[in-house]
Amino acid sequence: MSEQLTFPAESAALLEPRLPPKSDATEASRSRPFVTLTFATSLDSSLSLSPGVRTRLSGPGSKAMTHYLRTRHSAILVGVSTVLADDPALNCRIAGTPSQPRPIVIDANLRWTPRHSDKVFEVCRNGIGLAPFILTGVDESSLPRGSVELLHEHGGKYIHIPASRSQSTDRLRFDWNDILAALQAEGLSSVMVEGGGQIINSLLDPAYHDLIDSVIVTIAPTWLGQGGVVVSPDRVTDTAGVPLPVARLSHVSWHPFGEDVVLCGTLRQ
Ligand SMILES: NC(=O)c1ccc[n+]([C@@H]2O[C@H](COP(=O)([O-])OP(=O)(O)OC[C@H]3O[C@@H](n4cnc5c(N)ncnc54)[C@H](O)[C@@H]3O)[C@@H](O)[C@H]2O)c1
Ligand SMILES: Nc1nc(=O)c(N)c(NC[C@H](O)[C@H](O)[C@H](O)COP(=O)(O)O)[nH]1
Repeated sequence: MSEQLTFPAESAALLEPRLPPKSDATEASRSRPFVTLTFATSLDSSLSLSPGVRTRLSGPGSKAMTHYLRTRHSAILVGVSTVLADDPALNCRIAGTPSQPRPIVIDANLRWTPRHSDKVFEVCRNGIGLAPFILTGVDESSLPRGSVELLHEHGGKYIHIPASRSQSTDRLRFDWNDILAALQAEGLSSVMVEGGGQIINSLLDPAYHDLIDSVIVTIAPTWLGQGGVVVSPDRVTDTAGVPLPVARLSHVSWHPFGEDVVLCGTLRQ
C-alpha cells in the first residue's frame, strides 16, 4: 500500500503567497508556466551524500509539504541523474489528492532507458501517478522504439526541444526558455523544479532569474560532509573580475516543520 501523507490546512496557508494562483483566469493570461524552485538541502548545501545516492533529508512534516506542493503544480521536473539515482515515483501521495502532477524528465542526451518496472510507470498503472514527458535534444528518428512504445502505453512521450552542444562537455544542453515553452505548449501552467544539483544550478544562472516565480527550500539540521551533490551556481563577477553574489531572495519567510525549517522567497523583483 502506497504511503498516504497529510498536510494541515493551516500549514498550507503559510505557503499560499509563494504558490501558483488557483484561478484559471490568471493561468489563461500567462505566457509561460509558473515556476517554483524547490528542494531539500543539508546545512552544507548538499542535496545528497554523493551523485547517485538517494539521501533522506526531509522529516515527515516537510516531506508532506513537498507532496502538498505537488498537488498545487501541473508538473514536477527533475534531471535524468535524479531518475537514475532515485527511481522516483514523481507522484503526489497526499491522501485524497484530486490530481497528479505530470513528471518532466530533462534527458537531453537520452541517458535513461525507461523500464516497465520503473516506479514512475508502476504508480501510473496503479492510477496514482502520470507517465513522464521526457524532454530530449535527440531527433525523433533516433529515439529507441521500445522506449517510445513503453511511454505511449502509459500516456507519456518524448518531447524534442532545441538544444545546443556544450563546448566543454560535447553534451546537449537546453535553454530554460525552451523547456518552459514546451511545457506551456502541453498546457502545463505551473512546474515545480525539484532538482537535482545540476538542474538547480543551471536554473540559478542569472539569465534565468526572471523565470523563477517562487523558491521553497527545506533546510534539514544535518551536515552531509564533503563530496555531496551541492547547490552552488556558477560564480558571477563584475567587469574587474571581482566575485558578486549570484542571487538573493526577497519577500523571505521561514517556517519550521518538525526539525526542518522551510525558507520561502522569490527572485522576481
Ligand atoms: N534533496 C533534494 O531535494 C533532491 C532533489 C532531486 C535530486 N536529489 C539528489 O540529487 C542527485 C542528482 O543530482 P545531479 O546533479 O547528479 O543530477 P540532476 O538530476 O541535476 O541531472 C543532471 C543531468 O541534467 C542535465 N542538465 C542539467 N541542466 C541542463 C540543461 N539546462 N539542459 C539540459 N540538460 C541539463 C545534466 O547535463 C545532467 O545530465 C541524486 O543523488 C538525487 O538523489 C536531491
Ligand atoms: N524534498 C525532498 N526531501 C528529501 O529528503 C529528498 N531526498 C528529496 N529528494 C527529491 C528527489 O526528487 C526525490 O528523490 C524524488 O523526488 C523522489 O521521490 P518520489 O517522487 O517521492 O518517489 N526531496
